[in-house]
Amino acid sequence: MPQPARKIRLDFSSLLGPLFFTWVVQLLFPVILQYLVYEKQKKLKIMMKMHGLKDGPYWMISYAYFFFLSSAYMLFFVIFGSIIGLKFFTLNDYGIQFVFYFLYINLQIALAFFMSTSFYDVKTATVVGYIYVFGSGLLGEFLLRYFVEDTSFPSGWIVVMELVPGFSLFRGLYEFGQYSFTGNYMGTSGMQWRDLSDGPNGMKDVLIIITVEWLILLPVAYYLDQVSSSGGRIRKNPLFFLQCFQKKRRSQSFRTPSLHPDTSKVSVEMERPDVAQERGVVEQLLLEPNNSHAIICDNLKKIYPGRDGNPEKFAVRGLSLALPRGECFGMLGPNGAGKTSFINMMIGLITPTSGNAYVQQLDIQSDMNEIYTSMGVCPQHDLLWETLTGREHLLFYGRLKNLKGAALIQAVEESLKSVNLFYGGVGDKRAGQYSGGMKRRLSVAISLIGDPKVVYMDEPSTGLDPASRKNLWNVVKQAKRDRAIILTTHSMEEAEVLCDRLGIFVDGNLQCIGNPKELKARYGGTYVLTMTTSSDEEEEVERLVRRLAPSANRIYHISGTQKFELPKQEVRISDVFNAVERAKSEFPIYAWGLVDTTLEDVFIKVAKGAAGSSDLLS
Ligand SMILES: Nc1ncnc2c1ncn2[C@@H]1O[C@H](COP(=O)(O)OP(=O)(O)OP(=O)(O)O)[C@@H](O)[C@H]1O
Repeated sequence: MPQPARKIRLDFSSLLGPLFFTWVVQLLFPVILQYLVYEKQKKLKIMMKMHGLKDGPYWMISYAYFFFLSSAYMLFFVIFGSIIGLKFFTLNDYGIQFVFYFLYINLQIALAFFMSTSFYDVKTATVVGYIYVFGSGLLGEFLLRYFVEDTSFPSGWIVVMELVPGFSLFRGLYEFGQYSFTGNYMGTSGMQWRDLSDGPNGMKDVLIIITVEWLILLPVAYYLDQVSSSGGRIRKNPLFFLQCFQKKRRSQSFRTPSLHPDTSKVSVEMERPDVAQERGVVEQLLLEPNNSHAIICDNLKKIYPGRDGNPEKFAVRGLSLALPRGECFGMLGPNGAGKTSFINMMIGLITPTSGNAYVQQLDIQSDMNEIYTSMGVCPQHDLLWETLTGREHLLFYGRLKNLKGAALIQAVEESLKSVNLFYGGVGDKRAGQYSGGMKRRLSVAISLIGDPKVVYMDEPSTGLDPASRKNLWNVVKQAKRDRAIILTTHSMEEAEVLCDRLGIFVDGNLQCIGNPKELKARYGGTYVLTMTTSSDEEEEVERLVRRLAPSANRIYHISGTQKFELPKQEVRISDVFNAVERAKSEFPIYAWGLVDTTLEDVFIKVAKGAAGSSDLLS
């Protein structure tokens, strides 16, 4: 009997859905991966950590953010598909769709965290992320689908394939597509809860696999993140989780003198009295701790292992230093002296090879998380988000330091004003648009926000114009009143203006320590007389100088210009002036000058002396 004509109902979403939707759902994966690796590559993660953000909250905040983003994306995906009437969405039970997408986005976030532990470069991570998205979709369509539809293929192998998250997503979407296609064709509904027990329906297996994988992958990713050193911070012991069960022990004194025998191969050198005295202060403070000192370094050493046939490098050779509150300590030293290595140990970026340090009586090797809550860092290279404004940076770091509400707003405004980023709306521009100097000033402001008790500044004024540098000095001078600051610099002027005490480092050794005046008196002890005459009068000038100071030392002479060091105990400034005035009537003097020893002279003297016969400063 002839049948009445029937309209063929073909729903393309059900046919093409699995491949197309696998790509659409996974598109957020490379975005999340890129975000995570970006924070690691730019060292923003460690910067946040150094300002008090612990690993747990960092993971929770990041996870919650990605979950919110993914949920909004998936909600839009399902609602939009339903509104335009795609049977793929409208015929299948919304409850199953909700559970499936909910579980999958969680697995996807966990997978991104997991994969981010093995990348340190954003570009590589992004490329791998997109290859994974498109590859898993295509392989799902042309391989997994083929096996699923081949009834002779062992189902156990299909489950194994579905362990790849992209395949489990494909399989789930494939099942939705099958049910909606049949439902549409037959005029019935798509997948319902009761259908999960259907033999060929792989959705139940997929839901179990996704749940189990999510619950395993997330803690594994956290573990790998803790034990890997990528991101530039110290890697934890593989058994770090066992430490939670160990009771923290705090003794009355930090240590007894014999607990840390010096076993390194560094040869014993005669220590200068000032350095030996500082070591004595440290010994005393370790035995009888008190609150007066914010930082105590106890024979801190850093040796980098030899690589590519190069010998090991002694970057810091047993530094003992005690820093009271309210002091700004300046570290001077030629390039490669070990200043940054010392700061990196103090801020938890690298582990000391031996020795230890205590910040606010907390151990840098075991209590770094607590130390971070009262520490500020201005690193050698600016660690900023290109897309955040200066104000947003300060708001963020201020919140990390527990500032809230009006106090936070006020601190941020004051901070922006203090580093000259307030007026003209500069603070509301993105950091990516800042000049080098503006970035540097923002880094200094970040290091000081939230009243940290200990601040490390690694060459804070690098790249600043003279006016900005003076302004920055005022900021640091204000800041040092109630906190300890360690500052490295190559500017002697800066060191002299800002630092209460200075230490000159050469080749990992502290060569001298004291306030700038003391150092000049101790290592200078001379006036420098410069005089320019004609070349014929050079001997005459030398005779004049020898009459003034018999043990004067000629340090420089070229075509009539000569420079002499005159020991302070042998001359009086007035005698020099009188002698030069008399000499002017005997032979022409084109120019002359008498200056006290500068810090620069001290620096060069100490560094040259320490370098000895090596060619460090030749
Ligand atoms: N990761 C590393 N591996 C091996 N050697 C290193 C490493 N980092 C630094 N060094 C070496 O340790 C020494 C001290 O370096 P460091 O960066 O601490 O010096 P610095 O005083 O801060 O120098 P600058 O003034 O140029 O910043 C240098 O000889 C350097 O080459």
